[in-house]
Amino acid sequence: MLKTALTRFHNKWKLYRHRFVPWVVLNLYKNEKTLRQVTERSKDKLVSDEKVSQSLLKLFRVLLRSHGGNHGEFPVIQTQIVKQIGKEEEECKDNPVRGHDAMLQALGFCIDRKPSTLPFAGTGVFVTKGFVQKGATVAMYPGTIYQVYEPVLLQSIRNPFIFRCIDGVLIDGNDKGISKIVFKSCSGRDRLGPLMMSDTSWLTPSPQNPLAVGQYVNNCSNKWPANVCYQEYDVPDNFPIELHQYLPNVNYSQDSQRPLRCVVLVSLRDIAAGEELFSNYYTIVH
Ligand SMILES: C[S@@+](CC[C@H](N)C(=O)[O-])C[C@H]1O[C@@H](n2cnc3c(N)ncnc32)[C@H](O)[C@@H]1O
Repeated sequence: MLKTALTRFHNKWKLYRHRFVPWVVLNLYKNEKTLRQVTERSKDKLVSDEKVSQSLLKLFRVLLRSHGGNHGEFPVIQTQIVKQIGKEEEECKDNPVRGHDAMLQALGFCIDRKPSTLPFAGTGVFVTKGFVQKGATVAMYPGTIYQVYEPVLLQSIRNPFIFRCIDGVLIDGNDKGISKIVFKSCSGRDRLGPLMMSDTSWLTPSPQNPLAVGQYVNNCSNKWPANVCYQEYDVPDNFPIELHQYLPNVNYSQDSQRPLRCVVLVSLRDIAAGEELFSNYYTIVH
């Protein structure tokens, strides 16, 4: 009988994706009504990768302009960037924008971390200004990317920020302790001269890419249904090199042959200012 129960649990467990271990294990049966179900892996994407790219590029370009295309001691790249941005760069010098202003300007809304509306749920993420339209890229899940075969045991101990992608790739979005050290070390390792290939500022209270707070989005409940969902996004080869500095993800392994994995949170409906974002920590793939 025990064997049958274990087999049933194992079969059900195999269907779950996007798992935050160990919280999900303890809460597996509490929010059955809010489970997200998809019929095929490919159908898990709510919007196309192109649409996600467009949103990220729009925001990152505004951020780059607001930082004055400043890459310190790398004048060649700086010159190229200034050329590429051209006239817009000139306009921006008169009207510099930072972080949240950039988000409002590029995407039409702002998000930020605040104490959750749910009791005992710690910090949550809220829309603080503007309006989020259905299908928008609302946040990014930052962290170190571990392929299925890479060891994550030490980093995962008592770590509620380990996110599991549909294909088993793990993202460690913890901004403290060993996870923080690992991210910074991998990010420093991957820089191209003075040009950063990832953003470490999500580890601080004020990330320069304000979307990079998706690891603080709480799980929905029966009372508060999900208004955002996770979606994998592999950074395309043609993603402008000077904009990689705003990507809040880095590969654990230097010689990973796969494109950089990011995870974005996409809105399931229109979301107004003042609302907290809730995702579904469980996705069932049939
Ligand atoms: C990925 S973290 C989310 C950020 C977290 N709220 C914090 O302040 O660190 C996941 C953890 O958030 C908490 N959490 C998420 N959704 C919750 C909910 N609906 N009710 C209570 N706690 C929740 C649980 O402690 C869970 O382990």
